[in-house]
Amino acid sequence: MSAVRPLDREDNEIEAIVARLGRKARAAQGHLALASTEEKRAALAAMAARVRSETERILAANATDLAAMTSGDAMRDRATLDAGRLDAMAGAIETVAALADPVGRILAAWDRPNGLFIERVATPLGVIGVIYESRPNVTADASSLCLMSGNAVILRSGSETLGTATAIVDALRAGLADAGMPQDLVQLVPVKDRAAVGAMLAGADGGIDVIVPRGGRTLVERVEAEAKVPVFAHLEGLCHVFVHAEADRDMAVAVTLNAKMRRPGICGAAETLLVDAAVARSHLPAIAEALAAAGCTLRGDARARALAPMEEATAKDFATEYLAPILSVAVVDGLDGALAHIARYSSGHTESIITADEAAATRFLTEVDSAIVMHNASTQFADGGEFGMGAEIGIATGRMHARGPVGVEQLTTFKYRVHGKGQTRP
Ligand SMILES: NC(=O)C1=CN([C@@H]2O[C@H](COP(=O)(O)OP(=O)(O)OC[C@H]3O[C@@H](n4cnc5c(N)ncnc54)[C@H](OP(=O)(O)O)[C@@H]3O)[C@@H](O)[C@H]2O)C=CC1
Ligand SMILES: N[C@@H](CCC(=O)OP(=O)(O)O)C(=O)O
Repeated sequence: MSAVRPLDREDNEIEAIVARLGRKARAAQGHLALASTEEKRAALAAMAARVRSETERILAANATDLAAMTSGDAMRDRATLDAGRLDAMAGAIETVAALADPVGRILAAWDRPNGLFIERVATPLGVIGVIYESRPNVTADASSLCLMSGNAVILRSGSETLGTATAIVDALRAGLADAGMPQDLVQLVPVKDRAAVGAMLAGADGGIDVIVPRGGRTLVERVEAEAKVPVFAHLEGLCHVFVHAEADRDMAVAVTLNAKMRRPGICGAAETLLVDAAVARSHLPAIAEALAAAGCTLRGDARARALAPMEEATAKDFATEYLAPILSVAVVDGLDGALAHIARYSSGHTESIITADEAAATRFLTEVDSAIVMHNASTQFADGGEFGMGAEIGIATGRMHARGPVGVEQLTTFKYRVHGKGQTRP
């Protein structure tokens, strides 16, 4: 039996809505592909200005969304806007405007013996569909990154903040109009029905070139079953911190605390702590105490529970992305034990080793097959802004085309320009 339910009349209406967005995006993107860097920067400046001037309206829409929201604290926090967060959102658009234009970069160039000159040149991807969680800043971040990289965007916001996303998109489109750019470079799916996600995954009747899904398990399953266009998967972050036998104890405490508790609800938050049996007795009690004092619930295996107070962890815990102040803890036998645990449970997002042993770090960085591998650093650095990339659409957890933080460069593809003087092939 198919996991995909058959289309009914309403689905067909939603498919038609999404197809219409695709057609309008395609037309607008043709215009943007020819725009100069200065025109794109002017458009982004106007979009940021409109976000600032529409603060009251956007915050009112956000208050309405929040009043109707039933989710827990972490989800509420990331859905919440205030004047400071909105100003930061506008600032992020300005940061993107100041980035080097990724379109037209010469990625490689060479001469052939027959006199042909060949260049590989960065070009936009086209129309990008972004399906994302109820996190309002993604609306502006994705729009500005897509614009700077010459792409049109179709946004499908998390349903709990559709009102906020609508107000932000209205401001962004007003900014585009102020700058004389087509408003349809930024469009929002106007309905909450998840049938729209299905229509986007199917390519919006040829109107979408690439899909960026940001989300967790249920979205993953749907993407895997239904995507018909290329996908830059930005999926769950089941991130690990491994405290190796040569880890400095204070560093292990500070990094683990930050990796879990700085913002427990983001995809780069650590969900599992692995402690080498060689230092578990000396390091784990201190780490556990610091986490507990910060309000974190620990769930450990038998060896961890023998060393510090914590609840019992089941196998399910080690496969769970809590997105909350809860951390799974296991004591493992050396680097090999950590590598085996990570290979089994990781979602391929971000993992970190704490150690003073360079050889162990090198092995970890080489053998862990995740988008981001770290040495002596908090997993919460998994972020395009923190990487110096200006902003990010998110952290790509798949392997194709883009991996890790996705910024303007990752939102381009390339073509070859071949310059001849009348050569013919023998
Ligand atoms: N790698 C990365 O960069 C990022 C990853 N994430 C991950 O996102 C997750 C947390 O966000 P959360 O809000 O729970 O994510 P969800 O997966 O629940 O929601 C994300 C988006 O997907 C939609 N969606 C979810 N399931 C389906 C489905 N079956 N069919 C159609 N649409 C669907 C949601 O719509 P609706 O509103 O209707 O539920 C929403 O728009 C975590 O796993 C986190 O790690 C988050 C941000 C960045
Ligand atoms: N990379 C971003 C977080 C992205 C993310 O996880 O978003 P979300 O899961 O919606 O809170 C950051 O570090 O702020």
